Amino acid sequence: MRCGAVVADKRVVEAPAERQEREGRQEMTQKLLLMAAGGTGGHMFPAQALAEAMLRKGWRVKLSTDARGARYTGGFPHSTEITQVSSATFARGGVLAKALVAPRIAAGVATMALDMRRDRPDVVIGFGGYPSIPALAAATLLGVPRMIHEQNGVLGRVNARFATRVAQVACGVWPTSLPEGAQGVHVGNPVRAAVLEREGAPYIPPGDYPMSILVIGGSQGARILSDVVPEAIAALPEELRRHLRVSHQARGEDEARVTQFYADHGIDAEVRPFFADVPARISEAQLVISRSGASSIADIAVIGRPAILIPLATAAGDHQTANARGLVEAGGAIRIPESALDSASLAEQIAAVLTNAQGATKMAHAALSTGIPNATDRLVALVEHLSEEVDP
Ligand SMILES: CC(=O)N[C@H]1[C@@H](OP(=O)(O)OP(=O)(O)OC[C@H]2O[C@@H](n3ccc(=O)[nH]c3=O)[C@H](O)[C@@H]2O)O[C@H](CO)[C@@H](O)[C@@H]1O
Repeated sequence: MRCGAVVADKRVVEAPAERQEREGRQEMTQKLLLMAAGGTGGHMFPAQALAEAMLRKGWRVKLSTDARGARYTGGFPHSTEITQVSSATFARGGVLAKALVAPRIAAGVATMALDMRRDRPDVVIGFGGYPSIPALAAATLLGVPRMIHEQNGVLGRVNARFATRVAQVACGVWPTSLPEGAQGVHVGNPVRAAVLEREGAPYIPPGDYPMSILVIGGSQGARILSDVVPEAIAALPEELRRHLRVSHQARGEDEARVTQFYADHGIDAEVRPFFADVPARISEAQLVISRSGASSIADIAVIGRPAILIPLATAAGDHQTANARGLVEAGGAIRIPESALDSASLAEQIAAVLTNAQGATKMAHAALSTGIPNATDRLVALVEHLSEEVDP
């Protein structure tokens, strides 16, 4: 107690200048990670997982993003220092917007370069999206150790541009097609704590009892799944259908008609625009029907459930097909290209999984064998290693 009192007294009498010097010394010994990520959940969620882990390790963490990306920062730990940077893309907008792209990026690079001179980050990591351009470009100019994390099996536009200018490309899925000279390392895609809690949860094979089907279409939902899946389920033989309980994520505008369809066909279904408890629903499912966005694939694999995957045909570089490859080749999932998707053939595939308990169990195990529950730890190890290479 006495000791505590002395320390407390000392804090009270510490002069502002002394405190500033002490805090300055602390900041100098504390390593700094600068993360750069663009405006979608797909880029921001892995960045959030890394931020949480690096803060736990005692690092300072900064995130550079733009106004669109800032909408996804609500879940980041409070001690993440978030800055908005000027950037732009040639991929959108009219002539005037395109004319402003170069000056906007240049302004962002100049700001980041000044910040980096002041802050001296130990490592810069980009997660993709055009708001990550300024930080990666400034780090390249100043020779700051840098790497990228690519969530998909095909590099996004920004990551492709920087892949050979960074020490490492940490890949969410494997194989990822990389340009010659790029150093790829398979780390996996970080998953949420609620997913990790259900890692390898025992699979209850399909049988003559209530069974669950989960239908998910990425963070926004997918119209095609609302058009085809309810009809496919309605087309199943009655002895199978009567055991089913469906959780169906539908886009807001489709929610009412999908709910009505299931009700009209006497199918027990819960339809919502987003299931916050999706890890529990994956765990309870005998079958998951899903798009093959990077995080959905990672979640299904870490928990280990049979899946029917319908990759988004318009995804850049067909990356959703590449994302599905590992799970499909291992035997954990069936892939149906959008062009071949209709309710009759989907009904056949659903019935094939749900009437073969042994086959479904094999699929669940195969899916689990591709899961990477420690993806965040692997990413942390790469960041630490990169910082030690230049600062032994
Ligand atoms: C339409 C589009 O461009 N999608 C891209 C976007 O994915 P998008 O963010 O749409 O999809 P992902 O599959 O990567 O992530 C969705 C996440 O939301 C969860 N979930 C889903 C439904 C639900 O009701 N509740 C819930 O929690 C999933 O389990 C998963 O964890 O970025 C990904 C990573 O760059 C890409 O692979 C995708 O191609």
